[in-house]
Amino acid sequence: MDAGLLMQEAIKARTRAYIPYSKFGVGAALLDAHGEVHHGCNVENAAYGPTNCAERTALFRAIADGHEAGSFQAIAIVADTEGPCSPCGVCRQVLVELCKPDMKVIMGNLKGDIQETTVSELLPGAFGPWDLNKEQA
Ligand SMILES: O=c1ccn([C@H]2C[C@H](O)[C@@H](CO)O2)c(=O)[nH]1
Repeated sequence: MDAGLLMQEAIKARTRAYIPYSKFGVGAALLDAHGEVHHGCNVENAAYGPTNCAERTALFRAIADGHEAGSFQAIAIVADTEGPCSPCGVCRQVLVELCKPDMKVIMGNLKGDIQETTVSELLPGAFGPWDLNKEQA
């Protein structure tokens, strides 16, 4: 599946965003190793802090459905932003945890701007699983 098609899936996912507070909808589409797409949207909360971003919704759904960390091919992210929508710091950390460093991250907006990057480019020098339990690594 190419970047444009995965972005279309992210646009679909965005329509399901639960955004009573920010009114800012974000969609994500995660492509697994078998070519299946896992959709995510942001889900907000009256206490604000428990809000889950679209990217993490898609990643956590896929993990909960039995897909292995590091097995994903790409993720597309979209919002109604001026330029391509860039993942927040928390989502970057979760991407580092659950995706390969060279996994493709496709950022877009509703105007059709698209920019491609990778997990490691989004969070260089990250703290990751490799920093823990050194003797077990
Ligand atoms: O990459 C991002 C950035 C923000 N949000 C959500 C969190 C919140 O619901 C709203 C405004 O920050 O957008 C995402 O889902 N993904």
